[in-house]
Amino acid sequence: MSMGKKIPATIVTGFLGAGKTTLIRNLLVNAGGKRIALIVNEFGDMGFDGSLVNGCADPGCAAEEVVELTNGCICCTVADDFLPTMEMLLERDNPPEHIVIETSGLALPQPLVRAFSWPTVKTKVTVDGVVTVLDAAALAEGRIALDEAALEAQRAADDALDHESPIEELFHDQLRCGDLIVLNKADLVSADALSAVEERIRKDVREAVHIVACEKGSLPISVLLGREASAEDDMAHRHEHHHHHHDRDDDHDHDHDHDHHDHHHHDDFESHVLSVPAFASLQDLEDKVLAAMRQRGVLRIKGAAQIQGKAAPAMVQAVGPRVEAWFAAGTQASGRLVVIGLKGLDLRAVSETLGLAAQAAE
Ligand SMILES: Nc1nc2c(ncn2[C@@H]2O[C@H](COP(=O)(O)OP(=O)(O)OP(=O)(O)O)[C@@H](O)[C@H]2O)c(=O)[nH]1
Repeated sequence: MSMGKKIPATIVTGFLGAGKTTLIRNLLVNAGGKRIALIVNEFGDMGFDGSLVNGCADPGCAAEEVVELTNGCICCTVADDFLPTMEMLLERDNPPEHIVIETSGLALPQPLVRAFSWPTVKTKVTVDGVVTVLDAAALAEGRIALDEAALEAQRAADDALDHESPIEELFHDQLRCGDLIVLNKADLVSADALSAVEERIRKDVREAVHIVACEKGSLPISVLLGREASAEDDMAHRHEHHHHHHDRDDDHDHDHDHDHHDHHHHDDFESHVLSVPAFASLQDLEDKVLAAMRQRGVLRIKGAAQIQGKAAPAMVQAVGPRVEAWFAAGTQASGRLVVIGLKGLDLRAVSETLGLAAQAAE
């Protein structure tokens, strides 16, 4: 690294299942020899995304190093997990040319951006840009409701939904912090629906922030990296929608986040790792996972499962009404599914739907 030149860091944020991991894999494969370090932060007990990227079979994959933060949400573990990881990367003889950080789909990006003001990091790294990945198909279906009336109707109709549902707040905060907004899954929506989604979110993004549409996170590296936003110096424009759990004057106070370990939005979510028995077929797995997704409070299911009579485990990914399952030859069998959802989700129903005897919460 030449003296004085800070290493750019790109933060990839976005709601559960929006396509962050897919976008990052694409970026790493197309990195053109650039040395990129990847830091992943997974909500839940299972570092699934880390293993997905680690297991990237593509010879073009440029991930120099994948570091997984396992102690939970970045904003709660800035001091004991995130900062030491950054320092470790920076102290290497051959530091990375770019750092990519994937936040958990339930984390606010703002506290992470603020952590870049930490003295040992600030002089060496700058936030090149926050890339906010959105699920265009989910938005087109109004799944993350921006329409107040529809939202109220939905809440009124569903006792399980807390009046203070954190999802929309989280979503607005992720939009507000973005230097580039990616409308992913464009293949699943019509051009008209895509324009309508863009129109709806435009008012929530900062001025001059680009909104781009793509499929499978496939964007040129020149669009994703090198935005030179210096986001850490621009917190005033990235205010959290609901910052009420914090003091108001903490924008320049980097101690703040590492002192606060509670009252973040992700407290309103929970995740469980379930050990599942072998499924009869890929279809059986898909059907059961889809049924589990329909249970109260469930937002995302992913993992690997055994299929009777097959050596290769099946990977499964579920977001909203879409479930994908496929055989992953050469991977270790695991038979574990991560279920993520709103606090108070019906784990018993989920377990039963997946063919398990009701399992204790982890
Ligand atoms: N049809 C379609 N599916 C996509 C696209 N991008 C991603 N997916 C699928 O959406 C699912 C979620 O993608 P991920 O990249 O794991 O999403 P993520 O944002 O990392 O999700 P979390 O792990 O919940 O944080 C996977 O099944 C992907 O294959 C896309 O552009 N089109």
